[in-house]
Amino acid sequence: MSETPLLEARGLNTYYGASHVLRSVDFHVGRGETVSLLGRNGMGKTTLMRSLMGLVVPKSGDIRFAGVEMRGWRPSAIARAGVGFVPEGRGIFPNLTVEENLVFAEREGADGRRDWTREAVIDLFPRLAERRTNWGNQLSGGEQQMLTIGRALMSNPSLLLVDEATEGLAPLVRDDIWRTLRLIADRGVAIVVVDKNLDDVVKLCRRHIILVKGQIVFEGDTHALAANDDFVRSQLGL
Ligand SMILES: Nc1ncnc2c1ncn2[C@@H]1O[C@H](COP(=O)(O)OP(=O)(O)OP(=O)(O)O)[C@@H](O)[C@H]1O
Repeated sequence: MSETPLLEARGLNTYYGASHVLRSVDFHVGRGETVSLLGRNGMGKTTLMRSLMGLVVPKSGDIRFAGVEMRGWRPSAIARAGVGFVPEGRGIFPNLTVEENLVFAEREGADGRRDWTREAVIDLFPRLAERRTNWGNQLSGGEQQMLTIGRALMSNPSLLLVDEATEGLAPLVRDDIWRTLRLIADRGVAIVVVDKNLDDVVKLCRRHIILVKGQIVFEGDTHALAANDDFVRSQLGL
C-alpha cells in the first residue's frame, strides 16, 4: 500500500468574485517530494498556492495536510501545521534587520522539529551572513529573496511553497537560489515551485504539473515531461 501523501487536495474550486479560477483541481505532494507547477501567466498557479495556504478559501474541495482536513483554516494555522510560503514579490520587513526578520519568524515545526535555527539558515545563505545587521530595505533583490526563503524556513515547515523565487534576478543569483532549494530538499523538506525556467525546474523537481485555465492538463515525472516535449512546450508557450 502506498504512503499517505503529505498534502492531498481534491476537487478544488476557487473563485475570485464571479471568476472561476481553479476548476476541480486534484493535487498531492509526498513527504520530501519536489513538484513543479507550470503554466503560462494567469493559469492559476499562484491561486493554487494561495488556496493551499488559506489566503483564499476554495468554494469546494478538500485539502488534507498530514492527514488532517484544513480547508477553511486561517493561513496562520496552516503555517503552524507545517506549510511555509515564499510569496511572489518577497515579503520581508524592510525596517527590521536580516537577523530580526529571521528571529521574528522562528517557530518549532509541527512535530517539534527545530532543524532550521537562525544559524542554520544563515549558513545556508552566505550572502545573508555578511548582511546580518543590515535593514531589509538595504538588501539587493536577490538577498531579499533569500531572506524570504530563510524566513519561511524558520517555522520549520515540512512543505515549502515557492512562487517565482528567481524572477527578475541575475543568473548567478538564480543559480544560488536553486542550489539552496536543492539543499533544503535534501534535508527532507517537500517543495512545490512555480517558475518559468524549465531547465532549472527539472533539475530540482521530480514531478511536474501543467495548469491551463485552472485545470491540470499534464502531470508526470521528468521523464514523461521530456517524452511529451512538443505538447509541454506548446502549453507553456515556449
Ligand atoms: N486577487 C484577484 N482578484 C481577481 N482575480 C484574480 C486575483 N488574482 C488573480 N486573479 C485572476 O485569476 C487568474 C489566475 O491568476 P494566478 O495569479 O493564479 O495565475 P498564475 O498562473 O500564477 O499566473 P502568473 O504567472 O501571472 O502569476 C487570472 O485570470 C488572474 O487575473
